[in-house]
Amino acid sequence: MSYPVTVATCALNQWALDFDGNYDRICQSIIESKRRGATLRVGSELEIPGYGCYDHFLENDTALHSWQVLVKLLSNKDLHDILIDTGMPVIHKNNRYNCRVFILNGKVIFIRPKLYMANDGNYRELRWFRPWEKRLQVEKFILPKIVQDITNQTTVMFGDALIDTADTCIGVELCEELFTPESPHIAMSLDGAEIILNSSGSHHELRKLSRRIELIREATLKSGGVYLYANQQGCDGDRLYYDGSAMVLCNGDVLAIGKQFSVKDVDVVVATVDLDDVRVFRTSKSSRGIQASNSSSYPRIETPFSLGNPKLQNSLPLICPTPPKAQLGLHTPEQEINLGPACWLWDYLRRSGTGGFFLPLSGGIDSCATAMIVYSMCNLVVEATQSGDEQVISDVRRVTETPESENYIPSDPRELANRIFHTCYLGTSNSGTETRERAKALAEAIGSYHTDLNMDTVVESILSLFKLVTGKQPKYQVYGGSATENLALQNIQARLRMLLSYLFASLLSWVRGRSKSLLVLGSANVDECLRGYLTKYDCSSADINPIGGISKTDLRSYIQYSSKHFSFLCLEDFLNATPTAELVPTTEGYVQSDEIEMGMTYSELSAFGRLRKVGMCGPYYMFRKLACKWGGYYTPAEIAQKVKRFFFYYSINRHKMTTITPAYHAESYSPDDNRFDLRPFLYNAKWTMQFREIDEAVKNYTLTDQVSTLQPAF
Ligand SMILES: Nc1ncnc2c1ncn2[C@@H]1O[C@H](COP(=O)(O)OP(=O)(O)OC[C@H]2O[C@@H]([n+]3cccc(C(=O)O)c3)[C@H](O)[C@@H]2O)[C@@H](O)[C@H]1O
Ligand SMILES: Nc1ncnc2c1ncn2[C@@H]1O[C@H](COP(=O)(O)OP(=O)(O)OP(=O)(O)O)[C@@H](O)[C@H]1O
Ligand SMILES: NC(=O)CC[C@H](N)C(=O)O
Repeated sequence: MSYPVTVATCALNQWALDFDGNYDRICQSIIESKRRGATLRVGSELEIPGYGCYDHFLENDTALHSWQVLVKLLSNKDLHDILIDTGMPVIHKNNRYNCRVFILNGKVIFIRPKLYMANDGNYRELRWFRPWEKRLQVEKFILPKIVQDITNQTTVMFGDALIDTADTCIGVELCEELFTPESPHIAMSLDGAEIILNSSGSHHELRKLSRRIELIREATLKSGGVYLYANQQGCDGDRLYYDGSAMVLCNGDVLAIGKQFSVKDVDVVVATVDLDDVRVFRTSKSSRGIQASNSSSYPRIETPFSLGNPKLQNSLPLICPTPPKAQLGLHTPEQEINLGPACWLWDYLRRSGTGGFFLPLSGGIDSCATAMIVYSMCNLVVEATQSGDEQVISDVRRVTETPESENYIPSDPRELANRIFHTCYLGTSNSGTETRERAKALAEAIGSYHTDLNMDTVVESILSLFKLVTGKQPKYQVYGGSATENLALQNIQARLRMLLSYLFASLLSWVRGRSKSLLVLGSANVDECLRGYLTKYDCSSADINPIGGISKTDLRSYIQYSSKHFSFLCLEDFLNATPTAELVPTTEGYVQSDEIEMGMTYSELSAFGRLRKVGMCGPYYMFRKLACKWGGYYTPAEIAQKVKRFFFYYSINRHKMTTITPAYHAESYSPDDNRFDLRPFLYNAKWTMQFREIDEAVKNYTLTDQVSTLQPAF
């Protein structure tokens, strides 16, 4: 029989290398945990320096400053009487490890290095850390002098062990370790660990949270036990958004879960658990018992501290009869698009020291989605200021350059948008009135500071200069010009938009009597980047892009969702319009259209994108997969042609990904060349051997060369 235990886990908005800010947020979370009765508090992975320090982990400075922060945590008496699990890099025997450091009442009690590193996609932990390979072994670690001086300890145990308190047993499973086939929670649970702590640095991807929950549910359904999941939250200086969702589970049930998206800096999730539930769950399973009696024994770190609270013994039924199952509140992908990039933008804005955003607003879906995300950000910020969040209030005043003395607290998202969000329609003679009107209507709906201009004179003066120097005048194709002339004429307009955007972004605040410049927002989506259907260094070259990791299909669904969610009727017009660049004159016989020009639909592009990156397919395997998937609709020869066309355009345009604007990472098939999808950018676009193999394969498909009218599955 044990006393009820109140545990706390948290999501902290850490910022890489912001040691002072990170310390403050850690302290706040511990004090909040104590206030709510917790005796155990777990924080996110590498929370002291911040998860996203990347190559700064190679600097000794990062380890040194982490120890200095730990010394401050150890010396702070307000943080006593609670077992604290915090995270930092630790160098042991000249190897750097990604560690959990346990502290209690001013002493270090144990250091647990990570066993299995995250090293795929955005993760490169093996570049900075070594995995601890000595399973179920510990060694003595000599504490740095600054720690020895305040704790009067010389050494502490370091390695793969469990912590025995006076009333229970605790084990650590560090982020990626949960995702491995041989997750440590299995051996630890069999050896009696009743509470498993998982500290994560896990970023958002559309549709990903449910995977985490499923894994933890399954872990605790099979092994029983209490599972505390902590995660970082927010943008810590990169394209990633860490999506919080700290949670507590017991025997397969979610007892409590924090917000996935929030502009709050510190989110503490607390639950009171009955360890007897774990004991009953485990002892009632005979097969588990047989495995447990044969399991290997972990070294134990002993502490006389008790987690249980005798005062709760009699009130437990009142506190958690069986603890109430939290509403999971899982978001749809459309809600994730609405909230994730919005929180990321807010962190980026307040941390960059700039005064707002500038967006070239075309009247098309993509820049409309970017605008709606900024509007969603304004809604989140207003919600937080109205609930009295001091941090958000002070950030808003700084960003808007409003003196403290004015006591500005935004109460209307449109009013806030008008202060910080600037949209601009940059028209030419090729622009249609519909796009111009749509841009204006949207700006009105969201309250942005909107400018509408015509830049024909600038385009013409550039062309006059060209004519003066070369004596030649390029013509559009519809007027008899060549494809080369046609492209050059389009690209002048596209690039001038970028130039004007940066000019307005640096001076619009000044025009309005303020001084800070604005961040230029981009709106190139993941599919057009993949196909290279954009002009290098045009408006795709912005400072940051909230939708660069999102597919056109998801963006359309997002606009559909927003039109209902925000009750903006004007968004319907965006959905009904044909996507067009409006870079060439419209004539009776010709209207520029994205999908026709690209030679493929946006849905096809998403399918190619997923198979290329997630399915790890080169041209030949992509053809084979699609021949199965689309076989009933297209002939093998048509599929072959589509695959070859995709790879041709992908490879001739790959160079554009080397300079693409940093975008919010949202999609597992992102082609971002800078961090996520490392590839050559000078290809032989003929793919001779690969395409030959596809052609050979097409011949073998002749017997099944039947098509139906079924829609292909994307
Ligand atoms: N392998 C390589 N490595 C490095 N650079 C390479 C390169 N191959 C070409 N280049 C260079 O890349 C440049 C050509 O690329 P770029 O200037 O982008 O021009 P480009 O890709 O030729 O044309 C832009 C395309 O985007 C389309 N588009 C559609 C809708 C909207 C917009 C818009 O902007 O609003 C644009 C437009 O219709 C056209 O098909 C040249 O300077 C060329 O020298
Ligand atoms: N007339 C315009 N006024 C302002 N910005 C424009 C205009 N045309 C294009 N842009 C900017 O250039 C970007 C790329 O233009 P493009 O025509 O390729 O649009 P897109 O990527 O399909 O996006 P959208 O759906 O917003 O038109 C747009 O997202 C927008 O930011
Ligand atoms: N930091 C980590 O270990 C994270 C890896 C893990 N696969 C995740 O995305 O959550």
